[in-house]
Amino acid sequence: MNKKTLKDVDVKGKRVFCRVDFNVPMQDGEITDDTRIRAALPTIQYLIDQGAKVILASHFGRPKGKVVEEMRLTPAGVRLSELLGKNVQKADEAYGDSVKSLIESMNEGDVLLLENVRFYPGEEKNDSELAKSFAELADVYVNDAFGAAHRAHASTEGIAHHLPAVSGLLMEKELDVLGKALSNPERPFTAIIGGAKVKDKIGVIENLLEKVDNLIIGGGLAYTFVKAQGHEVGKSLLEADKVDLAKSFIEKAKEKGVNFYMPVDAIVADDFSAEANSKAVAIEEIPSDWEALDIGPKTAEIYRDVIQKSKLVIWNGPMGVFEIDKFAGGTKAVAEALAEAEGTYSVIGGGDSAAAVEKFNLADKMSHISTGGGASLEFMEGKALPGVVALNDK
Ligand SMILES: Nc1ncnc2c1ncn2[C@@H]1O[C@H](COP(=O)(O)OP(=O)(O)O)[C@@H](O)[C@H]1O
Ligand SMILES: O=C(OP(=O)(O)O)[C@H](O)COP(=O)(O)O
Repeated sequence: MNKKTLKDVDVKGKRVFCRVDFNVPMQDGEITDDTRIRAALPTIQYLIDQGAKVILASHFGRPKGKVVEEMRLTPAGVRLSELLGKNVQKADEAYGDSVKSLIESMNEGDVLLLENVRFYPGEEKNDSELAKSFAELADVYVNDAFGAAHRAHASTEGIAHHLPAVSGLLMEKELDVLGKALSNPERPFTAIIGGAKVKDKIGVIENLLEKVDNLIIGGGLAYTFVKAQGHEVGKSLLEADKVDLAKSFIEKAKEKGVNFYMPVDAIVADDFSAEANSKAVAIEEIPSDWEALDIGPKTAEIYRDVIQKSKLVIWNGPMGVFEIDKFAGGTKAVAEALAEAEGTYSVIGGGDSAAAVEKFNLADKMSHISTGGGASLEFMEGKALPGVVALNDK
């Protein structure tokens, strides 16, 4: 990597603003998967060992520039403290006088976690005043938030223009591993795209069609494509204004000779809940008042077969609502196929995909679990990540 890393700067006694991605899956105030927090530990521990004053910043969820009580970073701070085996102070704000006075009382090796940076409207707008306010808190900026590196926000991009700015150890590792896998991909090369962030991910597909041999679509994303094939999708997740785009991708795949796999059946439910009635139906037969919450068993078989014949697979986004057991079958089938595929290099990306693999106890069977979903996809598309571009060159 041609960017400076943590090892290129002296942080002893310095105030270090370290952007991490603690956007962890959470249910009823409980962290359900702490992969992203554990992934940040090497950088945090290194800073502690070097005698830095460690100021951690992260986003959590999408509070849209307002304080949302359930989106405070307090649970993440508690978990971090347990994992580090040391006290982590938690601020109620992310900049300003109250934060400055907390920092003034820090000793070398102390850790302070700032409040959710997305409580401020300037964060996602990459407001330069907010970036300066963050920068005022510190002497050095470290970006270890690979999962948010595709966002040009005040704490991921803006701040880097006001301080010496370097990558953290996780950021460095992610770029290294993903870069190596993609520089000369082994073939057949398969991408599996699912999840619920349809707007974010649909655009990625166009560029992936230039690179892969097989493209597999699942999760909430699939139903915009199902609709594009002329089928009704009932109450399933649908981005109506992306249907034409989806149609054009199906055409483009044909032109490029890319095998494009979409669900042939689905598990539909009469409610988005564990108590819902559910059944498997052919994809043309989704009832108008039901929603598809998982791929069906026939689809899972087809996907399993493609995976097992692939040499490189990147997987981003669950195949269904895996958090509820009766809609977890498709995601589990894909995870198992990857775990069983010998000689296949598997890269799992995204907070929820990583959580799914953990849930099925298959994490150690994957070649690389990336902490970034959207970020790893954009990187693989060949796009520059703003959070990386803004760092100082070597
Ligand atoms: N068919 C579906 N309908 C609604 N939500 C879905 C469906 N399939 C998957 N999901 C949801 O998608 C979420 C993960 O989406 P996303 O954030 O895009 O993935 P990742 O975090 O891995 O990048 C999960 O919480 C899952 O419940
Ligand atoms: O969870 C994240 O992305 P991911 O779901 O693509 O893995 C990152 O924390 C970025 O969050 P965002 O998509 O709200 O900017």
